[in-house]
Amino acid sequence: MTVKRQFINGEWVHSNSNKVRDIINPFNQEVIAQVTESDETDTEDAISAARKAFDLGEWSTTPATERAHIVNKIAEFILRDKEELAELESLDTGKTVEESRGDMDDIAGVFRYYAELADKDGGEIINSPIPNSVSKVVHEPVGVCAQITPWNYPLLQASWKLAPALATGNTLIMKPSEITPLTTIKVFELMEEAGVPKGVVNLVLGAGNSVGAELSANTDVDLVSFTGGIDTGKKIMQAASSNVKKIALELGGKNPNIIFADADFEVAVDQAMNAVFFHAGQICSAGTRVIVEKSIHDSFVDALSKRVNKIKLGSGFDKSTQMGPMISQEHLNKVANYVENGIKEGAAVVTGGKRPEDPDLQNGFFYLPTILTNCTTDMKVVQDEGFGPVITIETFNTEEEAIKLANDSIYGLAGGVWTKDIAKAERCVAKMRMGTVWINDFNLYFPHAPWGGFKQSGIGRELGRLGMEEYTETKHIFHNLKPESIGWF
Ligand SMILES: NC(=O)c1ccc[n+]([C@@H]2O[C@H](COP(=O)([O-])OP(=O)(O)OC[C@H]3O[C@@H](n4cnc5c(N)ncnc54)[C@H](O)[C@@H]3O)[C@@H](O)[C@H]2O)c1
Ligand SMILES: C[N+](C)(C)CC=O
Repeated sequence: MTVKRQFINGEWVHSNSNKVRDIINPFNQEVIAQVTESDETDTEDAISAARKAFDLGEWSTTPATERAHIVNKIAEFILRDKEELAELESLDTGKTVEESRGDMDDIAGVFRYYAELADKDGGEIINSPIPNSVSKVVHEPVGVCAQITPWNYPLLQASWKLAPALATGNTLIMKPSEITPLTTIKVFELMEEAGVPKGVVNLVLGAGNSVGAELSANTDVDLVSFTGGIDTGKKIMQAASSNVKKIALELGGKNPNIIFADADFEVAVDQAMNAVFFHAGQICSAGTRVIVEKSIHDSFVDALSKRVNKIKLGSGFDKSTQMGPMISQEHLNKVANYVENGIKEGAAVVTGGKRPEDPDLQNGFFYLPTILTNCTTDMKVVQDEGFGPVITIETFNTEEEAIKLANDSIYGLAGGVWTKDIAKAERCVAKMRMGTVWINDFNLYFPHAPWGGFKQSGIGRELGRLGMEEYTETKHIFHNLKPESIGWF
C-alpha cells in the first residue's frame, strides 16, 4: 500500500519520523489506506512554509479576479472527480455514497460561492469629518491560518475553511482529523493542479495533541479556525493566547426540535427522524432533543418508533442502506455508555438502546437508532452531546415552557420549531438562543447563509459573507491631503 504523504511548501513529503498511521473503514475495520504521521517538527516546517509564502506576498497581491479563477477551478475539479471523492468519503466515514455525493455538490458550491465573492469587496470610502482628507476602509488577509477539522464531515468542513481563506489571499496549514484524512489529501492534489502557488496551502496529517496543539500555539500562526468538540475548542482557545491569534471555533450542539400539536404531523415525524438519524446522528446540528407538546406525545412516539424500526443499517456502498456505522470503536463505546447512563437516570428505551444483532454488521461500529422517552431537562442524556443516533423526548404544555426547555443548554448551535401557526413560530424563534433556527424544517444549510453557534457552540461564523470576513483584517487608511504643523509643542 502506498503511504499517502503530507504537502509542505509545494512538495508531497513523508513525515520526519517516517511513522505511518492505518486508516480504518468503520463498516468492517479493514485498513483502507496508510498515511504518514506528522508531528510537531513537520508542523513547524509547514508553518514556516506558509509564513514565508505569506510574507513574500505573491498570493495576497495576486489580483482577486485571478484568485477567484483558481478557486473556481478547484470547484470544477471537485465535480470532475466527484465519484472518486464521494467513494473515498464513504470508505473513510461509513456514510452512504449517496450522502457523500450530496456533500461533494455542496463542497463544490462552497468553492464557487467564495470564488464569486473574491473580487467584490473594493473597500469603502468613509465620509471623513476632517477637511482635506481621504478616509477609507480596506480588508486585507489575516496572514497564516491554521485550520483544524473533525471526522464527521471531513471535506465539507475543510471546504468551509479553505475556500474563504484562499479567496481572501491568506496562506494556510490544514490538519484534517487523523481518522478521516483521505478526501482532504485528494483536494490538496486538486488545489495543486488548479495552480495554487507553492507554500500557500500546506497539509499536515497527525494527531490533535501533537500537530493540532502546535498549530494552535505556534506564534507564527495568525489565525486558528477549528471545528470539533467543545473540550478541544477550550484547549485551542488557551493555546491561541500565546500570540493572541484570532480564533474561529465551530463546536458542538445539543439541538432542540420543538414540535407543537398543530404541526403537520407526518412531515414533523419524518423530519424529526431525518434530523437525528442522518449520518447516524454524527452531526453537530442533529435535532437530538425532541420537545413535543404533551397532547400528541403518545401518537408522535408511536409514529416515530414505527418508522425508526424500519431504518436499514449497512454498508454505505449498498444502495438500500439508510444509516451507516459510528466512526470508531471508541465512539461506539461512548454512545453506548451515554445511553446506558441515560437509562440509569430514568429514561425509557422505546426502541434501540443497543448494538444490532444482524451478523453482517458485527465487524462494523454499528449502534441501533434509539428513542428515549421519560426524559427531563436535568438529565445528562438530555444535556450532553452524545453525537450518535439517539433521540431524547421531553414534553411541554405551553409555548413558554417549550422555549425554556429549548434554551436550557450550554450549547446554542441550532434548533427547529414545527407549527402551522406563523405568529407562534416567529415568537418562538425570536427567543431561541441559537445560531441557526429552522421553522418547519431541520438541518438545512447553504453557502450563502452564515453558520455558527451562540453560547458554548462557538465563536465566529463560517459560510456567507461573515465566513469570509473571518479571514480578513480591517484597515482604516487616513490620508491628509494638506499636511500642516500642529504647533502644540
Ligand atoms: N459547529 C459545527 O459546525 C461542527 C461541525 C462538525 C462537527 N462539530 C463538532 O465536532 C465534534 C466531533 O468531532 P471530533 O470528535 O473530530 O472532535 P475533536 O475535537 O475530537 O477533534 C477535532 C479536530 O481537533 C483535533 N484536535 C484534538 N485535540 C487537539 C488539540 N489539543 N489541539 C488542537 N487540535 C486538536 C483533532 O485531531 C481533530 O482534527 C462534535 O462535538 C461536533 O459537534 C461541529
Ligand atoms: C455543519 N454540518 C451540519 C455540515 C455538519 C455538522 O456536523
